Amino acid sequence: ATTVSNLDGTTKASNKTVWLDKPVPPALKIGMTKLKLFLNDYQQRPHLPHRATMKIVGLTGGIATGKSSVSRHLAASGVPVIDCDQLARQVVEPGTSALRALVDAFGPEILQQPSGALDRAKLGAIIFADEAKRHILNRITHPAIRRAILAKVIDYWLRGEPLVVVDAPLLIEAGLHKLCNEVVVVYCPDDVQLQRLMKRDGMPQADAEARMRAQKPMDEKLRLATRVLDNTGSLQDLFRQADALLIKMRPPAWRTWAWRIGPPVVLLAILVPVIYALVRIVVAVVDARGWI
Ligand SMILES: CC(C)(COP(=O)(O)OP(=O)(O)OC[C@H]1O[C@@H](n2cnc3c(N)ncnc32)[C@H](O)[C@@H]1O)[C@@H](O)C(=O)NCCC(=O)NCCS
Ligand SMILES: Nc1ncnc2c1ncn2[C@@H]1O[C@H](COP(=O)(O)OP(=O)(O)OP(=O)(O)O)[C@@H](O)[C@H]1O
Repeated sequence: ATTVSNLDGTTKASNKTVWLDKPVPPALKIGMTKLKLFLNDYQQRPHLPHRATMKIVGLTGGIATGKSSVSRHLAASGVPVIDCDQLARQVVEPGTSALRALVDAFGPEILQQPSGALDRAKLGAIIFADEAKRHILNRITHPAIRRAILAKVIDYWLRGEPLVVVDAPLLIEAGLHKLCNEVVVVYCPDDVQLQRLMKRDGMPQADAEARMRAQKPMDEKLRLATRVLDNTGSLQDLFRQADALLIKMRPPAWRTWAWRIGPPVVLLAILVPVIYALVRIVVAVVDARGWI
């Protein structure tokens, strides 16, 4: 059982871990699942926007500005989250073509022995110290990560999710922001970011600064943001902003009802005249032939 935090601050136990890494349902069940979610979800998760099309929300920021803290909080509120750092790990697991390409580019010394798994610390030390090598790494891994993100987005869309959050540190650097309906940037000042990064990863200042320099400056990300979460203060303050944002992203009630009532009304508006015309034709034929 998991604990689900509601937006009003209460929590409730739930037996369903429904959002992350749920196995894909068989094709025949997909339609029924979509219909059920469409009819029931509004009552169960009123904080989520309801749309016939799914809203894609990109969540980004600088390294250690607080993206994962936000996405963990949103996931606990029932929001589906795609964690790109996790996908980035999956695409270079032993046996993948991306890992083979990395070994070709950087040599077998980036592998741990005897497991053959990627030595992340070793590769990190190489690519955060050298921009050209970082570009090589990005060229190898980013297409695979993009494909994995797309597969997840389609999966959530098939399940009838109204919204999905793509937590991606390099959302803007990789051009993924263009696919998003909203770009949410988690911001904090550079000095706060540096302190949090050094503390979290137990990293010397020079290494932490190199990692920060490896990403686009915060100013540039803020310019492309459609929403900003200011994480200068406490985590509680950050979570309050995230909750408020979720409510803001919910479309007005009239749109929800328009999507519910609209399709049956349109269907009826098409079917009634068609059935009426068919009946008139049948009656005319019966009359003409003198069958009755
Ligand atoms: C270089 C690697 C092996 C270092 O692994 P490590 O476990 O030390 O770090 P981790 O993957 O947890 O990343 C931590 C943070 O570093 C930053 N970061 C990671 N890769 C990059 C990169 N290529 N350029 C700039 N910043 C990066 C991100 O902010 C990320 O959240 C790893 O980060 C990697 O494979 N990066 C390439 C894939 C990628 O671009 N990932 C970002 C997700 S889209
Ligand atoms: N408001 C805050 N107050 C204190 N510590 C915080 C706050 N926000 C985040 N942190 C801490 O800062 C560190 C970085 O936060 P987090 O891991 O959420 O960042 P991130 O943006 O996901 O990082 P990355 O880019 O490496 O994935 C963590 O140790 C987290 O607990």
